[in-house]
Amino acid sequence: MQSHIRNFSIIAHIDHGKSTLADRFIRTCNGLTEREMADQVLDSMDLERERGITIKSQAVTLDYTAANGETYTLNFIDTPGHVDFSYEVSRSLFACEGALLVVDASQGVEAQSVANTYTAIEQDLEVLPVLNKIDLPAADPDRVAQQIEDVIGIEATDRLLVSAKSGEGVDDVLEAIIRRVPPPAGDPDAPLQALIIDSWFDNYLGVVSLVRIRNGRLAKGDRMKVMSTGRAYDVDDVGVFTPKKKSRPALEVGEVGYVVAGIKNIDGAPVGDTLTHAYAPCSERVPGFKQIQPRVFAGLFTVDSDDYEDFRDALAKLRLNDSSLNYEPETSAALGFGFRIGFLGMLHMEIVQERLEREYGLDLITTAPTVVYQVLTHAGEELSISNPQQLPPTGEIDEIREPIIKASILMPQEFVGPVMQLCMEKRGVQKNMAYMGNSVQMDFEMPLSEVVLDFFDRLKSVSRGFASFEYDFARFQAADLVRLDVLINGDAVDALAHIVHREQAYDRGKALVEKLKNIVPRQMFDVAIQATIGTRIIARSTVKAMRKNVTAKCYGGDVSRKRKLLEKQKEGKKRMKQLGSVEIPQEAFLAVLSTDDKD
Ligand SMILES: Nc1nc2c(ncn2[C@@H]2O[C@H](COP(=O)(O)OP(=O)(O)OP(=O)(O)O)[C@@H](O)[C@H]2O)c(=O)[nH]1
Repeated sequence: MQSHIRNFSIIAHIDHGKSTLADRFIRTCNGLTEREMADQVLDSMDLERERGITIKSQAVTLDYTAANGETYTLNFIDTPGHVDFSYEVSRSLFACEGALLVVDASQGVEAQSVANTYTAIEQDLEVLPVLNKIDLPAADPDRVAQQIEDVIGIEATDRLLVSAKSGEGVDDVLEAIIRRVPPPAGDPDAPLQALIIDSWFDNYLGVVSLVRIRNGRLAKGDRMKVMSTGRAYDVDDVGVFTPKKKSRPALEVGEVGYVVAGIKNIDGAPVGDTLTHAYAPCSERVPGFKQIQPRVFAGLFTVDSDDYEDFRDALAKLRLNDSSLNYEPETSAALGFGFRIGFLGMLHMEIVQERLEREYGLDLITTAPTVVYQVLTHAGEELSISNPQQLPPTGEIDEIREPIIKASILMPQEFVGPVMQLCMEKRGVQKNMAYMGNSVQMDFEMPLSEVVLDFFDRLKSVSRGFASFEYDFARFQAADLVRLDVLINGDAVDALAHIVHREQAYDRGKALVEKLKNIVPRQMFDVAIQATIGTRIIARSTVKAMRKNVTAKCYGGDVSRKRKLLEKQKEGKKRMKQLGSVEIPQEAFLAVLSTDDKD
């Protein structure tokens, strides 16, 4: 019954206890027996479990018998907390009427929660502040509630206090959801209008889509139509996750559940699209949420060129489950055949690389990530460059524009100085600063390329982990940018080229050459490493030739150490790439990332 449905999401910063609270809800509503309750059912992928982060949003449908004796259907949609995946948060919120803002009562509000709460408020959701981990001695719910009011600006007087770990206060949260989150609107008799919240590929079923029914109903056996493509499919199955998959005859208005319709390709059911009936369609799509653009690109190559075909197959399979993944073939003189892959951010890149290696057994070399540049040529052409190799000769370039982000950093007062200094160093322009209690929010505009470098790590280190960071793409803006090339024994290594600001080129070039000098192993001959801009050499250093048989001397008597060393070498070999006569380890290709590390 529509009046007894509550759709809600949980907004929380990483580690503030969202998954633990979700598990509690499932336990309380008896969605699963204790034994079936694997440690953390919601984080289903192995990789997620290991990293302790939630990558994909998932929905769970629970029956809850409230204190008033009536039974309600609770649909809650889990969301990831990391900035790379904030688009998944906004699309999860799209399907809800309410959101729990879960804040660790011993930590306080973080930038990501602020941003996501604003998204929820913009979408007219009822936001319920929940203070978690009240069992911890360091918990200070009053201070954190005050902070929620100061920093986010929402009323926190009727905050909920819980310990997801012990279960204390969890019932109160469920009751508050029933009382304060409105039931879904929508007309059960109108033509079907359903929003696709997520789609993924299942080896047996094909594409499975998670949908929210806005109007009408969707039943097994219906003929449905995907509105953007106009293609029609027979609905094989609909149902909900409890969190076990449970088939139902139909999904009714206001409900959230899955649809299987024999769609073989993930592009056949794009996230954000609208489903309707083929014979009695609705007139318009559910107004969509923002389409996401990959912002970070890197070249990935197999260590062994024989693995190229496997690599291509693996990427195709991975994309079935990750429609945000973009790739196209790339050829590098240094690394051979590979792919240029577009990612949502650095974390996304790491996860994709790790899945390719772990699930598909590939050995990969990744080049330093780069952002997309707009290049205006004298001929009046506007090019989109996601690979430094594609940059036209300097003489042809009128203007290079780089992506600028709006960044918002939240931190305790004492870190304002070092954080500001870091942002300046990263070519940031301060836009705003607001004091809220003991917290300070600073808004900066900054080139995305600087964030791609090592901004997260540096921010963490200068603020001892207390600063949190959130960003949004703002615009492209012209800047004085040049390509920095690296030559090894006179040969340009295309995979090491990158685009930098002219003012930083000299320092970066010098630091990079020094770093490479320590990474490139000694050979039987001198290896010259040079950094150049155009034809001008800006830095150089030399890896001296090896004297004969150094290892034999060092490890003469100790057999076990020698064996270890050999094993290590074998391990290292896997990640080496032969460049002309010089072997270069994987590390070298990422050296570009951290050349300005001064901490
Ligand atoms: N003491 C205490 N620890 C808690 C409580 N709730 C969660 N934790 C712990 O906090 C850590 C993070 O909890 P998760 O539920 O995984 O956090 P999350 O917000 O889901 O994290 P992501 O999935 O990465 O976004 C875990 O080690 C939990 O055991 C609580 O109420 N009290």
